[in-house]
Amino acid sequence: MKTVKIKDKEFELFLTQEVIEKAIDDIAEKLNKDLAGKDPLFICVLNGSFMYASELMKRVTVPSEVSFVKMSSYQGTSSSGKLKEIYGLEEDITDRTIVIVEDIVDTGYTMSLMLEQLACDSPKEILVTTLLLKPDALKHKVQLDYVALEIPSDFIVGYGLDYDGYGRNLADIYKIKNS
Ligand SMILES: O=P(O)(O)OC[C@H]1O[C@H](OP(=O)(O)OP(=O)(O)O)[C@H](O)[C@@H]1O
Ligand code: HPA
Repeated sequence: MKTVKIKDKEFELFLTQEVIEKAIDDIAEKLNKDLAGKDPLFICVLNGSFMYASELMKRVTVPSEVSFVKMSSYQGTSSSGKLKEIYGLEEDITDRTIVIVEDIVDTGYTMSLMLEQLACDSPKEILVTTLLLKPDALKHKVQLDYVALEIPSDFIVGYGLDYDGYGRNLADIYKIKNS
């Protein structure tokens, strides 16, 4: 079994690039059908989504705009933990069809905040695509329209996802060993 070491942790091969990109083909096919004539704006969430966004957008054939945002933590007064806010959105999304592009929905916290914050700007509709979903880790109710792959709750790296900043450039996805 192919393994990689990143900092102090060992990871083993979990999803090959071939499997991932076959799943992306299927999502793109659905989006191309569903978004025809809708002039969508794709909003890709950095950093993790860069590889999924790139492969997905190469397959999207409907006329569309692509933009990138970051969900950055900020210091809040709430005791409920990290708060996150959208940074970098320059387009006016009023009355637009929006497609959020994420690499992973894990607890669902980031996506729930993103949906809540974008809804304040009165888009026509918001659709969500994520490359990966950990269904057993979900703690927040989120709307997910196009999920490429469902995976167990193990920590993973590669294809945009990092461990402590590293591993995003791996072309396959690896899961942590002995978890
Ligand atoms: O469902 P959740 O539990 O909220 O986890 C999912 C979020 O975690 C990762 O982002 P992260 O904040 O690590 O930033 P990154 O994209 O820069 O790696 C990932 O890209 C999602 O945005
Ligand atoms: N790996 C890397 N980043 C993540 C994960 C994961 O499993 N879940 C949420 N962000």
